[in-house]
Amino acid sequence: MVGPESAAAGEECDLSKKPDRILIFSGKRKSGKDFITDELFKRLGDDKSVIIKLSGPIKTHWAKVKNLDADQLFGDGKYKEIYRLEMAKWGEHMRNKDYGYFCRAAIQMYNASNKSIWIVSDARRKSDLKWFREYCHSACRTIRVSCSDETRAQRGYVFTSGIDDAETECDLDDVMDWDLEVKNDNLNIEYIMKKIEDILK
Ligand SMILES: Nc1ncnc2c1ncn2[C@@H]1O[C@H](COP(=O)(O)OP(=O)(O)OP(=O)(O)O)[C@@H](O)[C@H]1O
Repeated sequence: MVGPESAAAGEECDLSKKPDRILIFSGKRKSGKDFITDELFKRLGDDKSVIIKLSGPIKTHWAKVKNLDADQLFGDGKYKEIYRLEMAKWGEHMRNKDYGYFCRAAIQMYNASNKSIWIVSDARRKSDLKWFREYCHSACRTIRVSCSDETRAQRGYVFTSGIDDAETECDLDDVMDWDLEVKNDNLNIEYIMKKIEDILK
């Protein structure tokens, strides 16, 4: 066993009221998923939208059990990199038992049930897409964020064996049917927002 055996599992997650849209973002480390989803959330507002981080329940639970700084685990600094491998392994272990585990736990954690637009900021596996599609296929739109290796390096990315060649980083590499693909190399955030707004309609 690589970590704490159980987490708040989302058993009490209310799935009765479905959202109008579920925007599911994925992309490699440092491609800018958080940057883009934060910007989108600012524009849509918290009346109708919510950011759902599938890694949220993992980080919260890990912080509690291992007495770590939760804010830094959620940040974009180096701190989370120290624990990324361990957290990813534990996440795999839990997902293998139940592929919807972190989807439900995150919906509950972010009180998403009463929001009409869900912004899922960090899908990593085909099973994440599968779970949301099984839940409400017609609402789902998938967005792949990418940028050059050079840009990622400028943002602090360093290839790490065991992470960047693992399933959590690579499982979605061969998916071709994204509803939208965005290149996030430069500061063309207005253009990116416009494209996302188009698929929200
Ligand atoms: N379009 C952009 N303009 C300016 N800075 C950006 C842009 N996109 C991303 N960044 C910056 O690059 C860094 C990495 O971005 P971000 O944390 O959003 O990546 P991520 O894909 O969520 O990474 P991880 O998978 O490691 O969480 C952050 O410091 C962010 O502010």
